[in-house]
Amino acid sequence: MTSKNKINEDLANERRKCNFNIEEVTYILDGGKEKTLQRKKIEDVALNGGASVDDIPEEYLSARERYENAIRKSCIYTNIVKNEVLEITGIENYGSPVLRRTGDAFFKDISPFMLHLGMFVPSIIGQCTAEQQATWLPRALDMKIIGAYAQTELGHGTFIRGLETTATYDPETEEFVLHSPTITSYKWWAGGLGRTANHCTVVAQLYTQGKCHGTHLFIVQIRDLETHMPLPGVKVGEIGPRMGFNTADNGFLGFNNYRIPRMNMMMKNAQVLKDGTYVKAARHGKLTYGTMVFVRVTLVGEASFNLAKAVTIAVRYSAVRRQSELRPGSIEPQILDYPTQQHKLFICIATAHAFQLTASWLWNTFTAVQAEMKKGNVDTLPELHALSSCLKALSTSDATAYIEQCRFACGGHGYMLSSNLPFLYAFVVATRTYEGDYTVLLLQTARFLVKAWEQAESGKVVTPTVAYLNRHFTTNGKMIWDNSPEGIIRVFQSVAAGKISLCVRSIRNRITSGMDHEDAWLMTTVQLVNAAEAHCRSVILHTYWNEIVRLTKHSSDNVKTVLNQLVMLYLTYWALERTGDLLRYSTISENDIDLLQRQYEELLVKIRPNAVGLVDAFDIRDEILQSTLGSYDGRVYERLMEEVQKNPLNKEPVDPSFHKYLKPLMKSKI
Ligand SMILES: CCCCCCCCCCCCCC(=O)SCCNC(=O)CCNC(=O)[C@H](O)C(C)(C)COP(=O)(O)OP(=O)(O)OC[C@H]1O[C@@H](n2cnc3c(N)ncnc32)[C@H](O)[C@@H]1OP(=O)(O)O
Ligand SMILES: Cc1cc2nc3c(=O)[nH]c(=O)nc-3n(C[C@H](O)[C@H](O)[C@H](O)COP(=O)(O)OP(=O)(O)OC[C@H]3O[C@@H](n4cnc5c(N)ncnc54)[C@H](O)[C@@H]3O)c2cc1C
Repeated sequence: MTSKNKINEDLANERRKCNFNIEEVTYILDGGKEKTLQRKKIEDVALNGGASVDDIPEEYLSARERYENAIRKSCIYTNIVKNEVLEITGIENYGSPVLRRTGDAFFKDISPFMLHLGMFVPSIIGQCTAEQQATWLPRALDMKIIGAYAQTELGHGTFIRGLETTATYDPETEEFVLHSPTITSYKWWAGGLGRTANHCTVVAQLYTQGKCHGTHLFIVQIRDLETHMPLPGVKVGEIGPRMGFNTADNGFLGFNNYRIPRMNMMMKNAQVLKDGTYVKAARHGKLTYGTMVFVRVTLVGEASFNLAKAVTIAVRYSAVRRQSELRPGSIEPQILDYPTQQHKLFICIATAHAFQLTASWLWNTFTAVQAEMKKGNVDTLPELHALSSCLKALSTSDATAYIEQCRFACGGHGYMLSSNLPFLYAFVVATRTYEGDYTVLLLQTARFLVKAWEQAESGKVVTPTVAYLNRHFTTNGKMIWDNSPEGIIRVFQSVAAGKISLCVRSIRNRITSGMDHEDAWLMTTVQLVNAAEAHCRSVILHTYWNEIVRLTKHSSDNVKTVLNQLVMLYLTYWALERTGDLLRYSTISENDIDLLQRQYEELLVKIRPNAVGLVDAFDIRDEILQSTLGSYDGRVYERLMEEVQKNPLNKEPVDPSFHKYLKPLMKSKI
C-alpha cells in the first residue's frame, strides 16, 4: 500500500514519460507566466490555511445543514479574500475568474454568494450611472449588502419581453411601485435569493405616465439588514431541491405594491425623470440585456475549467486503474492504454484547450466592444451578441457531454459522489439552460447569420467572423478538400455557409408558397439551429488553431509539438464527426476519410505518453479538484476507503431500522 505522501507508481511512471515542459503549457493556458504566478499566489493565500475540509462530506447533510454549512464556508472564504487575497492582488481582482475557481476548494456544490458576485455586482457596474455606482458598488463589494439577479419568473424565462412584474412610477412620491399581478409573475430561480440575499436586481416592465416602456432593471431591498426579515410587501423563499445548485438557495419572490425610491432604477441606459418623463439613451434597444452578455462571455471559460477538472480526474484515474488482460496471463494494462479510452479522454483535453483559448479571445472581443460603446459606437454589438450566444451554447453543451464521458471513463467509481464527477456534471448541465437556453441562443445567432448572408449576397463586405460568406459568393461548386489545418477550417466554413444558404432558400421558398415571414422562419428553425451550430464550430476551430499558432511562436519544440498534436486531434475528430456534411459541401472522398481515421488513431498514440503531463498542466490543486479518483498522488483506492470511514451510516454496526422494521418483517408469517 502506498503511504500518504508517496505517488502511485503508475502515475510516477507517466510523469517520467512526459517529454514537454509542463509549466510552459500552464503559462499558455493561463494567458502568460505573470498570470500563472498571480493565480498561484491567490491559491496559496486562500488555501494554504487548509481550505475548509468538512468533517462530514456535505452530501451526507440535510438540506438545512447543507445550506448553513455553505454560508459558513462562504463567509470564511469571503473574509480570506477581503482581508488577505485582495491586500496582495488589489481590488481589481475582486471579480476575477481565479477567485471564483479558487472558491471551488470550499464547495462541492456551489456558494450562495455566487450570483452576488456573478450577476448582482456586474449589473451595478454595467447598468448604473456613475452616481448610482458610488452609492451601491462599495457596499456590494464589501458585502454590506448581498444581492441576487431576479429576472426569470414562474411563467417566463426565455421570453424576457413577456415578464409580468410591473414597476409603475408614482410622481407624487417619486417612487416606483413594484407589483406581481399573477402567480406566473413571481420571480423564480434566482440564485442566492431564497435565504441569503437582502437586495436584488429585479427586472420589471416599466410604466410611467400611463405607458409601458418594456423591461428595465431596478435595485430592490427585500430584507431588513438587522433582522433579515422580509420587508412588508415582499414575499420570498426557496424553490426546493434541484438536480444541482442545492446550496445556492435559488428563490422565489413576489411583490405586493412594494415601493422603492426613483433612484433605484438602474439608469445608465434609460431614465425616468422626477415628473415621470421617460428618457432613453438612443444607442441600442437591448443594452439592458448587457449583464447577460457579460455572463455568457464568462461561461465559455467556466465550461473549459470544469471540463479540465473532469478530464484531470479521469486521466489520472485511467493511469492508476488496471483492468482486463490483452493476452492470456499478461499483466493487466492501465485502462489509459486502451485506444477507446484515449478516444474518450484526449478529445476532452483538446476541447478544454479550445474553449480556454476561445474564452480569452472572446473576452478580448467583449472588452473591445465595451470600449467602442463607451465612445457611443454600438455597431459591433450585434456580432458580439451572436458570438457570445453561440459560444455559450456550444461550450456548455459540449462540456456537459464530455464531463459525462469522463464519468463513463471512470466506470463504477465515477458514479460515486466522492469522485466529484456527478457534482461537476450537475453544475455544468445547468449552464446549458441558464443564461439563455441552448436552442434559443443558437436561434439568436441564426438571425445574425441570415442577415449577414443577405449582406454578402448583395456584395457587401461582412464582419470578420462571417467573412467566409463573402468567399461563398465568389467560389463555384464544392470546396476542395485539403487535409491541412487551414484546409479543414475552410471546409468547415463552407459547411456553415452552405447550411445558412439552405436556410435562406427554405425561408424564401416558404414565403413564395404563401407563408408569412414568421411562419417561414418558424418552419426553418431546425435547420437554423443546425446552421448556427456549424458556424460556431467553424469559429472555435479557427480560433483554436490561430491562437495555438500565435501563442507557441516562442515555445520550446516539444511544447509546440504536443500542442499541435492536440489541435490536430481536435480538427480531425470534428472532421470525422461531420463526414456527412463534408461529403455534401466539399470534395472529400472515401479515401480521404480513411486517411483522416488513420491520422486520428496515430494522434492518439502520439499523445498517449504525454496524457498525464497534459492534465497536470491544467495545474488544478487537489483542494479544488475534490476527488477521490483524481488527486495528484493517485491514491485512488486509499481515498475511496478513507471516504467510507466518513459515512455516518457506518458509525454503528447495526442500524436502528433493523429492530424497528427488518426484524419484525423477518419474524412475521406469510
Ligand atoms: C466572477 C465570475 C463569475 C462567473 C460565473 C458566473 C455564474 C453565473 C451564474 C448564472 C446563473 C444563471 C443566471 C440566469 O440565468 S439570469 C437569466 C438569464 N436569462 C436569459 O438569458 C434569457 C434568455 N432570453 C433572452 O436573452 C431574450 O429574451 C432573447 C434574446 C431570447 C430574445 O429577446 P427579445 O425578444 O427581446 O429579442 P428578439 O428575439 O425579438 O430580437 C430583437 C433584436 O435584439 C437583438 N438582441 C437580443 N438580445 C440581445 C443582446 N443581449 N444584445 C444585443 N442584441 C440583442 C436580437 O439579435 C435582435 O436583433 P435583430 O435581429 O432584430 O437585429
Ligand atoms: C440552476 C439554474 C439557475 C438559475 N439562476 C437564475 C438566476 O439567478 N436568475 C434568473 O433570473 N434566472 C435564473 N435561472 C433561470 C434561467 O435563466 C432560465 O431557466 C433559462 O433562461 C431558460 O428559460 P425557461 O426556464 O423559461 O425555459 P423555456 O423558455 O420555457 O424553455 C423550455 C424549452 O422550450 C424551448 N423554447 C423556448 N422558447 C423557444 C423559442 N423561441 N424557440 C424554440 N424553442 C424555444 C427551449 O429550447 C427549451 O427546450 C436559473 C436556472 C437554472 C436551471
